[in-house]
Amino acid sequence: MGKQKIGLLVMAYGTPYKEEDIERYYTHIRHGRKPAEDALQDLKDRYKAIGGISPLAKITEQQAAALEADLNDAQDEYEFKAYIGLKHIEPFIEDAVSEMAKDGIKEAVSIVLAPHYSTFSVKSYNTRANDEAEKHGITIESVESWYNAPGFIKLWSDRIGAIFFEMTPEEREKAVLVVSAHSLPEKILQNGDPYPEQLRETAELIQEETGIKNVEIGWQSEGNTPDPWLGPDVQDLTRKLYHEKGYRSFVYAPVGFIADHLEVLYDNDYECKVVCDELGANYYRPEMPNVNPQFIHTLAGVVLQKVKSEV
Ligand SMILES: CC1=C(CCC(=O)O)c2cc3nc(cc4[nH]c(cc5[nH]c(cc1n2)c(C)c5CCC(=O)O)c(CCC(=O)O)c4C)C(CCC(=O)O)=C3C
Ligand SMILES: [Fe+2]
Repeated sequence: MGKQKIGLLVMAYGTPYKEEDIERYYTHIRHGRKPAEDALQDLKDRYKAIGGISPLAKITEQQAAALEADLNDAQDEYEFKAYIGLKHIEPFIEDAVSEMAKDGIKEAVSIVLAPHYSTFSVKSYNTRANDEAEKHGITIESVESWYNAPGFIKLWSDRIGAIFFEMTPEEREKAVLVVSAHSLPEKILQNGDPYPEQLRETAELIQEETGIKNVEIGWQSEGNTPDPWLGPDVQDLTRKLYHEKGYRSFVYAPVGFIADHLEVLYDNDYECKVVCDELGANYYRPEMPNVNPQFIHTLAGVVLQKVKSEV
């Protein structure tokens, strides 16, 4: 008997491929409303500051390919075929699902390349995937979150631990770990969204694994809208911790993301660094998971567990 063919839908936010894509990408994020000229210019400038365009597109492709390979190496019951489906640029989530249909796929498993569940992120990805899948008679089993997968916690803990280990005892005493994720509008809390709780749990698991004494939770990259967003913002938090708790070294762990991209390379490595420089504090940020083989293997384990729980 041949192996059972399973579609592996790998969903992610998406990023412009080249400078000319920035406007239509931003327009899509804004639900079809064109951004104002200054907001567009501001976004272009941020991409320019990280080297012209984001490395994210390539990393997402590498992650999806590595995940497919790891899954196919790990077992011989199923044959996985990866399809990338993006939220805000082609190949859109719907494109990926209709590609699967063309390839004759009937069963699929999906994972979002973001660790924490929220109605704004994972739920919206899954809804779009399932709406399209229904049209083609495809069933999708969806991984909803994987922030507590032991391999994920271990990867961050090892990298964070290595930074603290390198410090002198005097520096370590006044060092703090700032664990963060992308902020979301506060209104998510009204419907009991698990997102903030999942971030808190991620921070606790990392603290248990590393034994680091000073750990704080922050939010970053909040959008430019009038409604209130989850806080404290990591930059404000940095100032507050410096003044109120006397911390002098800041280790930022943006665990809500898994790749080098604008939010990390600009919002952490530039904006948080500016605050640290201004205060005369030390800035550190561990490497992102990207295509680290143990990280990919961790994701493969999560996917496989989902597939097996359904048979
Ligand atoms: C929860 C969340 C994640 C993590 C989960 C996930 O990965 O899904 C995430 C990731 C990302 N967000 C990204 C880029 C952007 N997000 C924006 C705007 C927004 N993000 C939001 C939420 C999230 N975003 C929200 C609520 C908005 C406001 C507009 C709206 O209500 O929808 C804007 C507009 C300009 C600005 O506001 O800065 C940009 C350019 C990139 C790609 C970076 C690159 O290209 O390197 C990535 C990985
Ligand atoms: Fe975003």
